[in-house]
Amino acid sequence: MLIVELLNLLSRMAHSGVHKDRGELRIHENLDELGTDLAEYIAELSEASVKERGVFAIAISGGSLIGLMGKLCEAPYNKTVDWAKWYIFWADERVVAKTHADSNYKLAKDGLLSKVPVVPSHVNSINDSLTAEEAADDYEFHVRQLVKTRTINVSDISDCPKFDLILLGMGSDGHVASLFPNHPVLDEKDEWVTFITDSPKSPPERITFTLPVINSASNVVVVVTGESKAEAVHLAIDDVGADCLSLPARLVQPTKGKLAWFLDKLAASKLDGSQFSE
Ligand SMILES: O=C(O)[C@H](O)[C@@H](O)[C@H](O)[C@H](O)COP(=O)(O)O
Repeated sequence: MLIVELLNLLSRMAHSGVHKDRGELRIHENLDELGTDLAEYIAELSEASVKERGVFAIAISGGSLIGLMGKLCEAPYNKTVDWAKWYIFWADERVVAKTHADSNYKLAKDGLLSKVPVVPSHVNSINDSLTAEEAADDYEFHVRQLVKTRTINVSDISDCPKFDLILLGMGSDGHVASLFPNHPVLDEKDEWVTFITDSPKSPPERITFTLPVINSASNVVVVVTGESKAEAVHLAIDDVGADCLSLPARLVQPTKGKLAWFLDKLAASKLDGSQFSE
């Protein structure tokens, strides 16, 4: 690595550290730097997974996350990532047609997947001709088939899928995927994929990975930007007492895998810095 690149990297990472029990914090000056670091992080996980398992099983969400992954479509990653080995899944999806502006599949396809040489048959989107309940069952069945063949790895301690990477955004209410605060699906222990019809964020019908699946992943990355989410970031990461223990983002706690938070400095502005070390 050139000295200049190394210095740039060090200055970008200057505010990062490891929280005593909430994973790695990577705090960035601005969205451009966050995007650069995120692309590099994903590319490295992809390379390690392809080397170890021959494939990279990645689940993504919707929202601003997809735009922040944009640098993966640019040099060097568009040419260096082994796109043919990627198997893409959705941690959550809105129950709308794939052509609808609200579709997480459409968002990812337009913003990312159509710009890199992924294999169309490796793009595991949700069946948009079914009801929410049917779509959740259908997606879980599909994931089960791919766990059987180990395209998706399996947890060492349960029968849960062990995705190589699950990428999540977070709402200002602390929701992740389509797991919203105080919703009964937060208690789901058996299903891998479930559905809701009362999402507080539009559209109301969604399907989502459950917490056992998210927490069985090898790597979980939560990407959060903007001042409006600073309070939720504080509640999700800092030691704030029992009240916040049920905040969905706080319930993201991989059992054996690695958790990393990619934040911009606005989202990180209410964090209690004393709880992590550089
Ligand atoms: O389908 C969805 O709505 C998402 O998967 C959802 O979990 C999203 O990631 C967060 O709401 C953050 O979205 P923003 O980054 O756009 O705020």
